[in-house]
Amino acid sequence: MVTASDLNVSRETFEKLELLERELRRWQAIKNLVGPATLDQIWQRHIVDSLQLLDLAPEAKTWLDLGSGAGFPGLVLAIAGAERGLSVHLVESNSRKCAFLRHIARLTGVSATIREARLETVVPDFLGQADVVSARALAALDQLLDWTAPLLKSGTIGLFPKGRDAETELTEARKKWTFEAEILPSLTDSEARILRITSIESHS
Ligand SMILES: C[S@@+](CC[C@H](N)C(=O)[O-])C[C@H]1O[C@@H](n2cnc3c(N)ncnc32)[C@H](O)[C@@H]1O
Repeated sequence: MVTASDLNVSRETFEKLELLERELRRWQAIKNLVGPATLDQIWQRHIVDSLQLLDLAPEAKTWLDLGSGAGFPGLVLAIAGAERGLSVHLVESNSRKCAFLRHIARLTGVSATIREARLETVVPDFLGQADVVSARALAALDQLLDWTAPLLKSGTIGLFPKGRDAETELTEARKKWTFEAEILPSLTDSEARILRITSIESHS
């Protein structure tokens, strides 16, 4: 069983993450919010996997999470980052998932802004505003860069969790973009990687 000290979070934060887990199980039965195969490992596959991003941008104050789904990583970061004043903006086009995000934000009282919209319409609002942009399981890296390049060019850090295809996605994205990428290990999956992208320029 996972404990607050395993995760290095306060008791209060841990209780909010437990609430997220409980409500996700309850909603999943009727709303099918996450892949059913991941339900056995909600902590490992979703909560801890999301939480690890927080330490990769410890100075961030404003965080934009795209395609947040049932709140991974954005809602977990809003819960865990609340004590240090982190403000998280979650963008999700699916109304069922947005209803769940609003429900958890209300129950936990965390500072999360939920935008029910297509990310293409929201990203421009964050030019010069977001310290970090994240997206998990949303699209391949070259597509993520197409969407977020204006932010990354203006100093936002991109944090993109990736599976075992991270290197292939990097190679593909480098055909169009020049950028700096740190390839970081994932704490929850030895084959997964987290890409930390900065300093992007288009070739053309
Ligand atoms: C595979 S899910 C991943 C959800 C979550 N990030 C996770 O890792 O569990 C992708 C999510 O992105 C949302 N999405 C896809 N395209 C989008 C777009 N253009 N704008 C906003 N949300 C989008 C989908 O509705 C879906 O919830």
